[in-house]
Amino acid sequence: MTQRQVQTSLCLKTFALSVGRGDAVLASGIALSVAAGSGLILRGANGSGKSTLLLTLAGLLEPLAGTVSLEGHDADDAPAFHYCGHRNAVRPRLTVSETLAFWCDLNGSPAIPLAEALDRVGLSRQASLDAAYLSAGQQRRLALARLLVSARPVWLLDEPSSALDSEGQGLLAALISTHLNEGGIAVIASHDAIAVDGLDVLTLGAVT
Ligand SMILES: Nc1ncnc2c1ncn2[C@@H]1O[C@H](COP(=O)(O)OP(=O)(O)OP(=O)(O)O)[C@@H](O)[C@H]1O
Repeated sequence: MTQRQVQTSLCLKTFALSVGRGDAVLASGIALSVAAGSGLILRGANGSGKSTLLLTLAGLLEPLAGTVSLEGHDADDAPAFHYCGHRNAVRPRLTVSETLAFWCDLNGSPAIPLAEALDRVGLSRQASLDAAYLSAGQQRRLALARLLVSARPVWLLDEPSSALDSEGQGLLAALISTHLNEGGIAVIASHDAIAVDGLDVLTLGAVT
């Protein structure tokens, strides 16, 4: 799938999902249905389980109960999920371009040229700079560029606006809007406002 091909049958669903760490349940009875072209924002206090839910949706943590499925996607097809965590996964000794090339090689499904991805996140001028010298917000932009160079329909984003300035937050909103308009799905954990129309909201309860 390229980013410009819409898979209208795609739907991320959970059934009676419980998530947690070890035996500790953080959220239970989660019934999600996020269709192609739709986004969901996860809200909740620190420690309420937003990251844990994202990791479970990504298949990186096992559900404590219930199921996660991506209807309309054949498991034999290319991977469907992009997980973008708290950390930027930036190697200091690689240049910005080399970093993106690495992720493109690893994740496959080239979508747009590296230079175009850097342009879209406002890092064209830093292409040859070692990633170590990027500011915190620039490192976040580089992490977001990974979403663009390899096309995957489901974006799972953990605090994607962290360290972004107001222009960067607008740019992030534009990236998400474009992804949804092209038939993608996004689930976003954030304490910030994400200026994308029509996002559903799921608020997780605080741990007591
Ligand atoms: N590896 C782990 N082992 C045990 N407990 C963990 C582990 N990782 C996280 N937790 C705990 O799980 C709970 C939920 O953490 P999680 O990161 O999902 O919350 P969050 O809602 O994303 O929080 P924040 O808003 O601070 O990012 C926290 O109490 C945390 O301490």
